[in-house]
Amino acid sequence: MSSDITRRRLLGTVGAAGAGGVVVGASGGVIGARVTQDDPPTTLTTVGSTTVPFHGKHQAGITTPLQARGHLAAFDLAPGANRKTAAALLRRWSTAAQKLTAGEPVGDDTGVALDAGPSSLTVTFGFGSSFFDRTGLARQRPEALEPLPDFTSDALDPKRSNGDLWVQIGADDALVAFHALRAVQKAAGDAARVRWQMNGFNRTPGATKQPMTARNLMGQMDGTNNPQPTDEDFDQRIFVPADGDPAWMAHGSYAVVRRIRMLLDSWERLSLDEQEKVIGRRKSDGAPLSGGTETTPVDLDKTDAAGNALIAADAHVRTSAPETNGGAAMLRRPFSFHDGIDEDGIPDAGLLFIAWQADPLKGFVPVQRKLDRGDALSAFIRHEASALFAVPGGAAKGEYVGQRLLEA
Ligand SMILES: C=CC1=C(C)c2cc3[nH]c(cc4nc(cc5[nH]c(cc1n2)c(C)c5CCC(=O)O)C(CCC(=O)O)=C4C)c(C)c3C=C
Ligand SMILES: [Fe+2]
Repeated sequence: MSSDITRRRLLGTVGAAGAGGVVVGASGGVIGARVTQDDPPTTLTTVGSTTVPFHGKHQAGITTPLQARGHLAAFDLAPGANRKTAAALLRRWSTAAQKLTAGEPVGDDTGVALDAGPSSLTVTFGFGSSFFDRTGLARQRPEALEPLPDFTSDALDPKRSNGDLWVQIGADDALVAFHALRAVQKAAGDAARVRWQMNGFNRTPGATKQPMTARNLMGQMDGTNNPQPTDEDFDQRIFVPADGDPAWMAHGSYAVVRRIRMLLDSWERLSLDEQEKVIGRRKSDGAPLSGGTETTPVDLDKTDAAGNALIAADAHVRTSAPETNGGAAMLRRPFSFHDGIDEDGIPDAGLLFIAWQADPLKGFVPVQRKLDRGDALSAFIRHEASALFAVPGGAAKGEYVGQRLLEA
């Protein structure tokens, strides 16, 4: 990534189409895939031509700026599949992902994205706990992949939870994202079947003149106080170290995925003051209720003249803050979802919450335990699905994702 990328654009924000240099090839040039040499070339904007490299130390889709569209898919290996079939599958998926993210067609291409360019496509792969038993690799299963504990507020649907394998797709063009999802599904062949699939979205890049923190479907700016890659301890918090255990997870990360339904009818009945008190930040600009602007550090000790805390005891930013959780931190990189409207007229909408960390027992788990014990936001959300995946480091050129596990 080039150095002119801003902190805000890097994480949790979607910026103007001209936020060039974010990723390789964002020159506005012609990188469109074409059916034949005779077809006229497609001229792409920066949004369409931007590529995020597939190869690298870490997989793409973790610190990549939020994309406008996202698809999450969990796969279960077919009965009888083994390590060899899994290795072949990851090789096929990596080959497809490398081509797609470069804006090239894959074999048996559906043509859906022919004139859209790569559009910052990322395809990220992870392994669920059950993968290791199915492939005879139980001894290689990371300790950090222990199933998440039960939380009292969980209302989880097992059919939409967990899975042997996970694929996260993000792109700034809906057709590009769908095209990649279909290509991944087709490349699975007989080796694996979709267990669950979820679709999400964020604001479209270029919709605002300046990069802004994305809003969620409750209307709040969400992502402000994320760890930043420029933080001294960012890598330590988010990525498994080079000499981490197990060795195949070097430079990898763990993704906690939760489908969190927002109870929008109840939420929207609150006054603006009440909504802001639940979070501890102003809705309009994300500024903490302790004062300042969006980027001013939250002052959890600040009181009004009567001695009342400006950030309530159960405000979400207090209960989730590293300071009140022994330093526990995670990188939140969500997509919003909307899956229609229920019979009672209430939208089935919320957050595909994705949290990245070097160790979920030091990131998500302690924070969610705390939220479970008394977070003001809990009355307005419901955790409906959950999964945890080990996401290995990025593949070097000529390598496929997970090769260090599957060919150890
Ligand atoms: C277990 C972790 C968390 C869950 C689950 C979670 C759900 C959730 N959060 C919001 C909205 C906001 N969250 C904000 C901050 C914030 N949230 C978490 C963790 C979880 N959130 C953390 C660690 C933080 C940062 C705390 C801090 O250090 O200040 C905010 C404020 C803006 C921001 O910093 O991003 C909002 C808004 C929703 C809607 C939601 C479930 C649907
Ligand atoms: Fe939160």
